[in-house]
Amino acid sequence: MLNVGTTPIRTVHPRPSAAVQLACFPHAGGSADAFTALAGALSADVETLTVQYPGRRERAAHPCATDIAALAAEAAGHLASRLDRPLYLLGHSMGALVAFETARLLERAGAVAGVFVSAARPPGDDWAEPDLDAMDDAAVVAELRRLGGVPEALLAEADVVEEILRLLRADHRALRGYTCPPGATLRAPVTVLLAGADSKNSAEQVRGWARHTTGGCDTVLLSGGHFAVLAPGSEAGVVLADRLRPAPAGLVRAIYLAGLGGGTPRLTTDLTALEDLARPVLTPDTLGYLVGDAGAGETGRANRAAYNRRPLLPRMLRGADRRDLSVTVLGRRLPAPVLLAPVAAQTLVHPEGELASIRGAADAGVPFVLSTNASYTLEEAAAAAGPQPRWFQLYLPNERALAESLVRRAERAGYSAIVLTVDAPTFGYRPTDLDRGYLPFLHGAGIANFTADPVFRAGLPDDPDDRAVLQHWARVFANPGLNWEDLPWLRSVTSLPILLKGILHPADARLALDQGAVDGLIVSNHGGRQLDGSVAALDALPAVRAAVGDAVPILTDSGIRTGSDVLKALALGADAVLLGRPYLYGLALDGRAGVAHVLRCLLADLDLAMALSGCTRIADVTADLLAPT
Ligand SMILES: Cc1cc2nc3c(=O)[nH]c(=O)nc-3n(C[C@H](O)[C@H](O)[C@H](O)COP(=O)(O)O)c2cc1C
Repeated sequence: MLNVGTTPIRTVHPRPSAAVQLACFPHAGGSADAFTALAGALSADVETLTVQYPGRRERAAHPCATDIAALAAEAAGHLASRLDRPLYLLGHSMGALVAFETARLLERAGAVAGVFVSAARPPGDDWAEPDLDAMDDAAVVAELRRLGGVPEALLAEADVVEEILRLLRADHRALRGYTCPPGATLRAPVTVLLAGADSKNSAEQVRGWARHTTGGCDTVLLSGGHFAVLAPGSEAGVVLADRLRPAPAGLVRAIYLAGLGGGTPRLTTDLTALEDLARPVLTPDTLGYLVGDAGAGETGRANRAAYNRRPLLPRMLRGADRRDLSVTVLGRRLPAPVLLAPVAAQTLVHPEGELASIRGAADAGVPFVLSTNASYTLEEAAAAAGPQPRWFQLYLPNERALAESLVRRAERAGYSAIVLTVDAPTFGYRPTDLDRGYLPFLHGAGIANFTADPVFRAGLPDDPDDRAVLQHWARVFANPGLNWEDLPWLRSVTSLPILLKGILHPADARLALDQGAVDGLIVSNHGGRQLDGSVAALDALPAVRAAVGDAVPILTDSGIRTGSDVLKALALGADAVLLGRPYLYGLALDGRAGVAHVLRCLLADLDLAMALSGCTRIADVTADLLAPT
């Protein structure tokens, strides 16, 4: 540790070039060491600072503070010089009040990136804390045991207990004497971390934090008790690692800095150039399958043309120095409005196939949608996944028992939504594949979810050879009769949200909603691979949005290649987008790192596009960001 002395701020792992900083404020009776486990769970992009209140450890010679305001003033005085990089504050229990007051002071000088409050009621509410000075030592120790924050071995040592009680009583006096100034509010967003088994705080009791910020407030539920955030291996580490992800545009700064030493990115940052780079590393069959559009390629070209036809009309002078790209879709917060589209048979492109894509997506903090026709099973894919949500794309087989089995497996493996693809009841007319007589699935690629499925296997003859397996797959896979009556059935077998992928017509969007079976729509033409001559997905989007209003989230894909494209899709009514081929090119060229690179570039481009058009939040991206056409 550095800086040990009279200053309150400790640097757990000095990382002066880290993109973000997190300052942690301990609970009553606690010390800066409380956050050691949590700091270890954060990435090299985060510099963790801990606050040592006076009166303890190496600051034992300093009298304990008598009020929260004094603790906050001291911390703010030392943190104010650190506002040049994004600074987040995290306070646990009483530390939440200190963090809150510190953030209020810091916001007089600059911006605090965000505040995390753990196991703590809102500042204006009654904390119902007992008067520890009126309780005898045994009663206070019993309370400590009940909350579980101090290891039993320490509670057996009389001098340790004496010290803990001294600090706890002093801190409690400060806590009980705290009064929240009327109307005290932060500009920074507040994230409430609440453990389900915290005997001191309930969801109801922490709800009021929302009144204390104008920057947005959300609650993340953790397992464990009052001290869950501090426990080794805590889920809080995952939550924070996700939330403290450096701003995507930091990639640009990192590239230029590396350039000073002669370094350049391994892959181009121009996502429109990736296809040409990937061509030489793919077999002709794979190249045809991956790149090929249906028919004469009109829809494929229309997808790009639709984006090109809609110029942005950016706003200036809006102070968009800090951007929040996060969105909430189906009740889950996503770090950015981007997901990986389901793409079949990815081992054709790279031996690690979907597993590399999923890991690359996790590296970039992007959720993925796994294809029914993946090369690895949905269970294997789930095991490779990070904390981001994962969705399962379903091609509804023509046997309902098999369909139900796939859905149940997806539920068990932690997929949080079913994406029913409706624009491919049969394969489109794809000359690139037809001319080579090549359909990957008939070569055994992309059928792992079937061959691992008990219902599918039950339909095979004894000792099946490859041919028998493929014949059975071909029998159950094609479902040209897919229709609206399948939807209530699907609804009846799963409680997971269902999104329809491939909706273009507003009447279909309305029908989907009228059925009451659908939780979201994906406006897509399969990247121009199904019905050639059909409308560009972007052109279909506004009417679909108009048809359903805000009733359900709408996502879109097909032709998205740049950050500006994402802005345009959002401006026309999408809540989020899916990226298709570009990440496959990244996968082909550099495996997991290639996928992460593609996503990081897209997010950096989006982040900068927001900065350059005056948007600080995704909600700022509205239709008036587009030039009238
Ligand atoms: C090679 C390839 C395979 C695909 N496989 C699937 C699939 O299994 N399921 C599905 O719903 N969509 C599939 N898609 C469509 C994508 O999910 C997505 O809609 C499309 O790629 C988006 O367009 P873009 O490639 O222009 O970004 C596939 C697309 C490609 C290029």
